[in-house]
Parts: sequence; C-alpha cells; structure tokens
Amino acid sequence: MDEATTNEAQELEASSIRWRPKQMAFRTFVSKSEAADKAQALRVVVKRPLVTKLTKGLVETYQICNPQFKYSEELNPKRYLTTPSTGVLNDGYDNVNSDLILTVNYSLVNQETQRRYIVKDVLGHGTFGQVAKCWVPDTSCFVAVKIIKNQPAYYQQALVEVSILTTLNRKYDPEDKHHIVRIYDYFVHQRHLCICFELLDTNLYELIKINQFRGLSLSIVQMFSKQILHGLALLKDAGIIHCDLKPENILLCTSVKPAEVKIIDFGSACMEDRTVYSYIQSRYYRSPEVLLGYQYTTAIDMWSLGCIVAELFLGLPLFPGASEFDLLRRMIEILGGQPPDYVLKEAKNTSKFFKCIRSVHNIDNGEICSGGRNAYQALSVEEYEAREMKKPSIGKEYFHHMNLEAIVKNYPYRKNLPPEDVIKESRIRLALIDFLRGLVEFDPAKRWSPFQASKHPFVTGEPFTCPYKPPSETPRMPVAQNAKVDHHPGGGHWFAAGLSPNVSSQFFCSCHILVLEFVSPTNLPLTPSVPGRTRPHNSPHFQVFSYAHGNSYGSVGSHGSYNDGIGHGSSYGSYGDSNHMFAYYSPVAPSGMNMHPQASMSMLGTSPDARRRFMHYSHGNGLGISPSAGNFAALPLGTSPSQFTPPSSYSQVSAGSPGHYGPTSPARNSCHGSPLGKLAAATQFNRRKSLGYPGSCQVQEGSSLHWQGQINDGMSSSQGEGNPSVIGTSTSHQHSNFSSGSWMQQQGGDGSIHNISGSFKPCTSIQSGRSCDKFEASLSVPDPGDWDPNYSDELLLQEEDGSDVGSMSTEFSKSMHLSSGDPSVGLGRSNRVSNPGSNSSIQRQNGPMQGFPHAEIGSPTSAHDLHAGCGHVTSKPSHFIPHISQSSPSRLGQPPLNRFNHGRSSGREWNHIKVQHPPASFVSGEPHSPRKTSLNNGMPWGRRGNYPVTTILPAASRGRKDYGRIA
Ligand SMILES: Nc1ncnc2c1ncn2[C@@H]1O[C@H](COP(=O)(O)OP(=O)(O)OP(=O)(O)O)[C@@H](O)[C@H]1O
Repeated sequence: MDEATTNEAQELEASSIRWRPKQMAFRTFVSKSEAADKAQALRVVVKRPLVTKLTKGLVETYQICNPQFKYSEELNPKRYLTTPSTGVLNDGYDNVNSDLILTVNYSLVNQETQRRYIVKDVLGHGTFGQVAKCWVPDTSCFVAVKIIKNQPAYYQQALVEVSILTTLNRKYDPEDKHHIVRIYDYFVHQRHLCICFELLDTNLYELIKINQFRGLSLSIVQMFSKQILHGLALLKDAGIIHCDLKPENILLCTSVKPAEVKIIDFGSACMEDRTVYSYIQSRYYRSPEVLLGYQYTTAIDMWSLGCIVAELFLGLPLFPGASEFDLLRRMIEILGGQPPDYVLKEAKNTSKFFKCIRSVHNIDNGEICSGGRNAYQALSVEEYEAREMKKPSIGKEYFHHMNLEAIVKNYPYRKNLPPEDVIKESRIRLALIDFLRGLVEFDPAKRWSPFQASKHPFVTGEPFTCPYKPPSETPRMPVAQNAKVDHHPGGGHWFAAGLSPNVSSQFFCSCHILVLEFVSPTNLPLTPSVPGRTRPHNSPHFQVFSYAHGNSYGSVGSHGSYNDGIGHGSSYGSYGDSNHMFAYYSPVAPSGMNMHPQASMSMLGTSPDARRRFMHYSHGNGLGISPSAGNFAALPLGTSPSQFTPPSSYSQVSAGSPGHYGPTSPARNSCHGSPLGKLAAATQFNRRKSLGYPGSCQVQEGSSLHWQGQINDGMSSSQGEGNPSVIGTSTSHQHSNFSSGSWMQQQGGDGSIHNISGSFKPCTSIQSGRSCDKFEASLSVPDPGDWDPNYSDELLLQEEDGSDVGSMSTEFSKSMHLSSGDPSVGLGRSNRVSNPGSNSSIQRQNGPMQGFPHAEIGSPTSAHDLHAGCGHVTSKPSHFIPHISQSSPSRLGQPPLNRFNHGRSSGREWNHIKVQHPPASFVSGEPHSPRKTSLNNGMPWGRRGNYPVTTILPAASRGRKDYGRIA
C-alpha cells in the first residue's frame, strides 16, 4: 500500500468516525419511564440537525464526500454591496459615483491603529456615500462606518460632521445622555474618509413604513419627542443647528430598553452664528424662514421637530410639499396663518411667494401692520405662474382643506378602542395639537425652544387643561465661553468646519484625534499614539507640501474652500480661554488641534507652523480668535456643501438627475442645494416614483469657490483677517492643491482626468405624474406610491404577490403595536381613513394602540433632564450595546441580505480609537441575541414576536434586484 493510499484510508477512517448515518430503523424498545430514568442519568447531548450539519458544516461534508476537496476563502465569489460595482475610478477601487466598491468581508483599515473594519452589509446610502455595517475583530463588535465618496467636497464636508460630532460627544455630552449618535473613529482608506459610528437601528421613516404608514401610538410619539428634544436642547446649548432633521436622521438605538432614538447625520450642521448657507433642510421639514431666505437659528430644527412629531402621529408628512410653493401653500392652509410681516419684509425670497398689499414701513420686529392685517399676501397658483413663468408643482392633498386641529382630531382612532380610552386619547390629542402649534409656529421668535417644548404637558405627560404658556427661556449656560472667531467670506467648508486644508498637507494617515478639551475629567486622554509622530501623509485630496505659514490665520483648522483656486491660508479651529481650550477635531491632522508632543499642556495645533503662528498673530490673527475678547467663540462649523445658496451670478449646476432621487425622504428631492448633490445620491438605488419634485434644484457647483456674503460679526481685531485679499496670500496655499481644477480624481483605465466640477450634471425637473391628483375626501387614502420615494408598481406587485412577506410584515406590525394597524389590512396600502365625521366613527383602523395614559413608557428620559445641560450631567453607565443582527435600511431600501449576529467585544479597550472609546458595556462579553432589539424589549408597543425590526424589510427594500449580486 503506498503512502497516498494509506493517507486516504486514514482520512476515510477519520471521517467515518466523525459522521456516519445512524441505524434508526430498529432499536430496543424502552418504556417511557425507563427512558426518563435514563435521561436523567445521561448527559444532555445537543444534536445538530442534519440540515445544519450539511449547511454549516458544508466544507466538512464536502470533504467527507471528496477527501481531495480543499476549501479556500480566496476562491469565493465576491458579493458586491455597492452598485454599480464596476471599478472605473481610483484605480478601480471606486465606481462611477466615486463610491468605494464594497464587497462582503471587505476590510477597511485604519492604517495608524491597524484596526480593521470588516464590511458585512450596507446599512444605507446618503448624499455623502455609503454606510456599512462592519465587524471590528479587535473589539468583537459591530459598528457603522460611513464611507465618504472620493471627492474633495464630500471629503471636506464629512470633516465637518466629524468635527461637530466629536465636539458634541466629547464636550457637550460626554456621558451620552442626549440622544446624539456617538462617533468612534475616522480614517482614510483608499482615498475615502471613513467615519465610524456606533451602530444604530432602523430610522423613524422606516419605522413608519414598517408600520404601513400608519401613525405610531401617542405614547411612542411622546417618548420620541422627549428624547429628540433632549438632543435639540444640547444642540442649542452648543449653538449648533442640525439643518437636516427628519425621520430618516433619527435612528432607534439597538437593544436599548425602553426604546431610545438618536439623532444622526451632522453633515449639514452649522454653528448658529455662522449660518452660511440658505438652501438647507429637507423640503418637508423646511422651516418658513429658510424657505423664505430669512436669517435662521436653532429654531429651524424645532420646526422640523414639529413636522416629525406630526408625521409620527399621522404616518404621513404634515407638509409634503412637491415644491417650495406647494410647501408654503400647505403650511398656510394647515396652520391658518403666514409668516410675520417683519420676516417677510426682510426675507430674500418673499417676492417669489408673496405680494405686498399694504405699506411695510411701519413693520418692526414682531409687529404686524396696523389693524392687525398682514402687509403681504401669498400668491395664488395663477399669480405664481404668471410671475415665475412656470406652473408650481402641487402634490396630492392628504389633508384637504383641513387645519391642524381637524387633521389631528379626525385622525382615525384605533378600531375597537373602548369609549373611555377614546376620550382619554382625544384629550391627549388636544395636548398634541397645542404642542405642535408651539413648534410649527411661523414666527421663529415665538417658536418654542427645546427647553420650553420639553415642559409641555404632551411631553411631560401631565394633564393638559388649557393652552400651554411656556416658561421664559432660561439663559443659555454655555459649557465653555464662546470664542468669537472672525468669519471670512472667503471661507468655505474648511473654514466653516474649523478645519484646515493647509494642515491636511501634514496629514497623518490615520487622522489623529485633536482634542484640546478639558471640560470634564471623564474626558478621554488625547491619543497617546499621536505625539511624536512626524511622518506626514497625504490627505487623499490634498497634497503634502511644505508648510509655510504666510498670512494664515490660526493654526487650528483653516478656512477656505478647497475649491477656491486661491487657496486661502487662513485657519480657524479652536476656541477656548486660558482655562479651557476647545478645539474641533481635524482628521487632517496635526495642525488641527493636536497636542504639542513635548508640552504638558495642549497647544493649538501640533504643527510647528501653527505654534509659530500662534505667536505671530497675537492680535487675533493667529488663531482666528481675538485675544482681546478673552472669550472664545465656537467655530463656524459650516454646513453642507449641499447647502450652498449660489449667488445669482454664478453658474448653476443642478444636482440630481431625472428619475433618480436622493435616498431618503421625498423632501430630499429638493436637492437642498447641493452641488455634491443629490446628484451623488442619484443612483439606481434611488428609484422613486411620482414624487413632487421641485424641478429647479439649482445649485451651484462653484459656490464653495466663491462663497461670499457672510458678515463679520466677530472681533474687530480679527476682522482684518476677514479680508479675502489677506487670506488669499497664504504662502502655503501657493503650494496647495485645493482648487477644484487641480484636484484630480484618479481614474482607472484610460487615466483621463476628471475634476470635480466636471462631474456635475444638470438637474432636470421632474413632473410628478400623480402629484396633481386631487382627492375628494378631506382625508384621502394615502397611497405610498404618491410620496414614498421607493414605491413603485413593481413593488406593489411584489407586495401583493409576496403574501408571505406581507403576512410577516403584518404580523410584525401587529406584534409591535406601533400603531393601530389592523392586521387584517395586510401589507402596503394602509392608513385608510374612515369618515372623519364623528369621533366615534373615526377609528384608526387596525391593531391595538397604546393608550397614552397607559403607556409603559418607562423612564427612558426621566434622567435626561433637558436642563441637565452641558457639564451638569450626572454619570450613568454608558449604554452602548452592540448592534443586533439587523441593519437599518434607509429609504433606499436595503435588500434582506445576510444579517449578522455579533458578539460583544472580547474585553479589549478601544485604546486607539481617537474619537471616542466605547463605554465599558460595549466591550463586555457574550454574543448578543439578535432578538434583543430595541423593539422587542418590552416596549409599550408590545410584543414583537420574533421579528426584529429590520428583518422585515419594507416593501421597497425588496425591490432592489441588483443588490448584493454574486460576481
Ligand atoms: N450609526 C448608524 N447606524 C446604523 N445605520 C446608520 C448609521 N448612520 C447612518 N445609517 C444609515 O445610513 C443612512 C445614511 O446615513 P447618513 O444620513 O448619515 O448619510 P448621508 O450621506 O449624510 O445622508 P444624507 O443624504 O441624508 O445627507 C441613514 O439613513 C441610516 O439608515
């Protein structure tokens, strides 16, 4: 017998020991009692069913069948998560949309820490790129990694998100009590900025969708309102405006009991005193002042909150405007008023929507024209058409000729609700109406602040007896004294973000944490790995050049859009006083806000240049702060490139393409001014049907190039720095490579060069095929096809055919008790409204509804006193819990790809994570049950059967056929 044969025999022998068919047909009879006795004496042997053996142990099975069989992971076909998956840019790493082509098990690597993020799924897409669910082997946990498109504008703007979130997390909410998503890490991988967040669950839009567009129970609406208010209170304290609050940007936390939500997507946020862009907010949630082009504050987020709260209750957007004209028209009709004259007098866009019918001379702030009559009157459709030379898009009416009160009061009650509960709920509805009135208030000055709103009986659960009189707003208690940073009109995103393109030249590949923050002893130490490093790396988009401090402002971040051909050398980025130094984080590194390697104290910037500049510009030039002020203001963090409002003289580039929409809400279609655009998000993922579309979507590609118009409101000593001619002389920028023209996208294949501006395409207006349909009923039957971005007849067919999924969904919805959904209604077309004539006849069809008074809301937020405020928070164990085995499909609709269980970490610390160390609970132990979702944990909406939220994908999610294909 030769050696091979011997081996084969041995292998065969071994395999036959491992597994062989059992002789089950005949065996000795054993009585039940005997069997029981025996069983007690025996060990428990867990048998794996045959199917499991054959599938989980597939390789083993193959080897039994064919001992020659060898398994090699490399030979596995790739499962693509990104579409299109053809690599055409960046040496084949990126697709035509500049998205990194992801496959299952693709590794994203933070070069500095060598931490690997193994991609398991895609959670969503947005304007800025893809969000992937990743496994971190180091810590044995899942995280969400936002992989930013490989284009400078996206890259820069993503830095704003990093900067703002890091500041919010560490400085304002170190104990994670304010319902703001946590950021853990950021790094550059294959020229893509990757931002690592805590993994969250479904967003509220998806939740509503899962609930078949029926409203959620009042108790849940109340609970979420309270939590979002906590977040907004924090933002207000920090002087930060979110600018894109909407259901898609509020995500459920995983496995938190009772349910919690968190606010995400700070990519559009800006500082309150640096409201640079006027085309902001997603359309349905856009405040009147933004729409009208009036100055805005954190109050715009309160308006959005009002819209969100109403939508949570109704299951439908309150103002689903198909265009800005339509939006305003709906506001006026539903709220029964209009923006105050003082706003209209000043706003830039008033003439687009209003005509002046009286003298406006006597209008002062807050005062209405004599006699209480408005000086302005909204244009009719015909007048608008005559003025604008085009018909305005008008969407379908869901709440035809109804005001807010009628809409809420007449919303169907749950079927079979006992009369006493109907009475109780009707009282709570009155409270809700009053609450909403305070939020969707036309006058921004009268709109309630988060603090005021949080004391409303609807939120507190106290009996509502009469219209609420809000307490006067308590004076703001900043955590730190604000720095006044000079604002420079030449500034772009970098400026706005307090980040410096200059410093990116000294980019350390893995983006040090640049924290100079000494607010709380609980703050994490500065990254230990940073000091002493001198090896510069290129930013993916900004070349290394020898740093010359020239006329630069500060060292800490700099302003100046990358698009700016001049390349401003000015920097901003930190603020603080002698006791506190607050700095935003610059992934582009050392000059951002780093520690002096040798110093025992933090310094502004680690770049030697930065430090020198600090000395040189002691009169306020150095750091973009005014020494004379003593105090330092928060940086202008800027907003999204998607929010440029182009000066009219600039070229108009529209974002978006016909038939392709942004990934999330219909409101997204407004493009909100992004030169990055919804264009970028316009992929085949984003099919949307019959949406009102504003059409014009005109945004300016070059707006970051030539952005202008911000008034210096900072310190006089800094104002000189605001002179573009000064900043334009930055020596460093002479070497820099920030202009759009000079930035080059690496191109696979032919090597041709695309600059960013070249990649924008004109936007075509979309006329909604259905948008002008009128419904007779005052509350028409909402058809998701009319406004659901992902709805299509194709999907409808799938829904109707897919009874299995439909029934699952129904069952899921039923078990969630999210609303009053009638299980019998089945999947899809729902929210049918019975005649709203009488209260008793108005039953929200379907399912059990949690009566507000009975809701076991628990006390998720009781400890979160809104005025616990910054720096006053009491310590509580952090509640980070690894993500469950679901992902959170966005409106793009994620296909039901593999969901992964995950375990907790092995106990290793996240020592190298720059931004935030996950709390202790994050790294503790055992595998996590996929069933322990935020929704099956005894929430008032009830039992969840065995369906975790995202295992039941919304209809649209199932419509993606080309997703996750096998190569
Ligand atoms: N931390 C997270 N955990 C789970 N899912 C997430 C997380 N962050 C984002 N997502 C998912 O990815 C989607 C897109 O994320 P995000 O809104 O941050 O991207 P964006 O590019 O800024 O989008 P937008 O187009 O709204 O600006 C979200 O709607 C959500 O479904």
